[in-house]
Amino acid sequence: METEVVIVGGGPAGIAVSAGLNHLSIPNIVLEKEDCYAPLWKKWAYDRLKLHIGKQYCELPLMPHPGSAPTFLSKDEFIAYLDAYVARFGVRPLCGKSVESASFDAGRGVWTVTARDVATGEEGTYVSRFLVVATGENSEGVVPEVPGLGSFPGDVLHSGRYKSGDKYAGKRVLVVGSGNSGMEIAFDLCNHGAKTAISIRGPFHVVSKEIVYLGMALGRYISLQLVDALALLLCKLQYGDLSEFGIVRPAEGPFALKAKTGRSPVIDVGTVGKIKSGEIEVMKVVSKVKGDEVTFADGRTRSFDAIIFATGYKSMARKWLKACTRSTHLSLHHSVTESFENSIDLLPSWLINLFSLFC
Ligand SMILES: NC(=O)C1=CN([C@@H]2O[C@H](COP(=O)(O)OP(=O)(O)OC[C@H]3O[C@@H](n4cnc5c(N)ncnc54)[C@H](OP(=O)(O)O)[C@@H]3O)[C@@H](O)[C@H]2O)C=CC1
Ligand SMILES: O=C(O)C(=O)Cc1c[nH]c2ccccc12
Repeated sequence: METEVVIVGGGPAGIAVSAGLNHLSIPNIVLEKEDCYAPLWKKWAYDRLKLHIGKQYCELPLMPHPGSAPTFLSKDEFIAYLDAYVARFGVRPLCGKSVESASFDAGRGVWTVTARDVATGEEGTYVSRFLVVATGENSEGVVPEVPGLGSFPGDVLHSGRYKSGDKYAGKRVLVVGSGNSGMEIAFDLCNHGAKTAISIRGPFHVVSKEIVYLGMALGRYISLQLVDALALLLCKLQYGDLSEFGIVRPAEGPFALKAKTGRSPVIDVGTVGKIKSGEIEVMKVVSKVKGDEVTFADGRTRSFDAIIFATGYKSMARKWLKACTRSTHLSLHHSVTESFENSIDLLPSWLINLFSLFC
């Protein structure tokens, strides 16, 4: 099948690129390996999920959220927005198409993308002038190697497959990792009556969504250093020093760190209160597992019924994106920017440059 642009990934970014191209009448195909678009939202996100940042920072090009929408959208509200967006811009992702390879023929100036149909196993080929990688950073869960984990008799799952704490009432559950997923899952487990512990490794910032909202608004007018100074002052007033609970802040402020490294601060949904009250126990890094007993770096041990690894994600694009040499990258970058130069207002540069993350 031939088209102008193949977009790999039918999440919000892939949908937004397709909508922008449809708006300009540029033929495109979206390939999504799961059986629906935005599967992280529609199938996998946990039940209590709400967006951490205000609706004005979570909208796709050409379609703002209505004034009547709440500032912090729930998962279902965001899915309803995506459904309306796809309908409005005629985005029709091909679902159940798992991309196996994409290579660029510099001589012909075309990409050849092969995709396996997940239901039938049949291979299809798509040829295009442009390729957009929109598979995100969260395509596969990372579970660290832990000595003895195979001997653990209970449930072991990655946070990406966690839906709710309802089946863990009365159980002893260890959450490994204290990013936004781990901190919120620990809170959810505790609310559902699980005896919850969280394993914390490195330093991280805890902020409230109101502080982030204020910081993002002020960031348009004042420097990041000033925003951080104010945010840290508000955090100190709200949370105090959390080091006695095993939570230590990085040397750099939350907004500077986000801008420099992309790393998000933890936006507290109530977990800190439960850690302070002792309802959630903080543990060090896991050093080994033997049966249901887990040993931590400080030598403490505890028995658990389940372990949830909230240890982050990795992109899988390197597996199928072939021949992405520096020269391919440069010519691709050149042709994409050239092609989109008239639509730069419609498609923000972060979308156009998605692919450069992988090259
Ligand atoms: N409502 C929302 O908007 C939500 C947004 N998100 C976002 O989704 C993205 C993914 O978040 P998340 O799933 O939390 O992943 P992250 O990559 O953000 O966090 C992974 C966490 O796992 C820790 N970790 C990794 N390996 C180990 C280990 N061996 N032992 C102990 N800890 C370990 C890391 O610690 P260390 O810091 O030491 O590396 C880090 O705290 C982020 O951008 C996040 O902000 C997530 C949930 C909700
Ligand atoms: O909740 C997340 O995962 C975020 O990354 C939210 C976020 C986006 N931009 C920010 C800037 C400062 C602090 C949080 C965020």
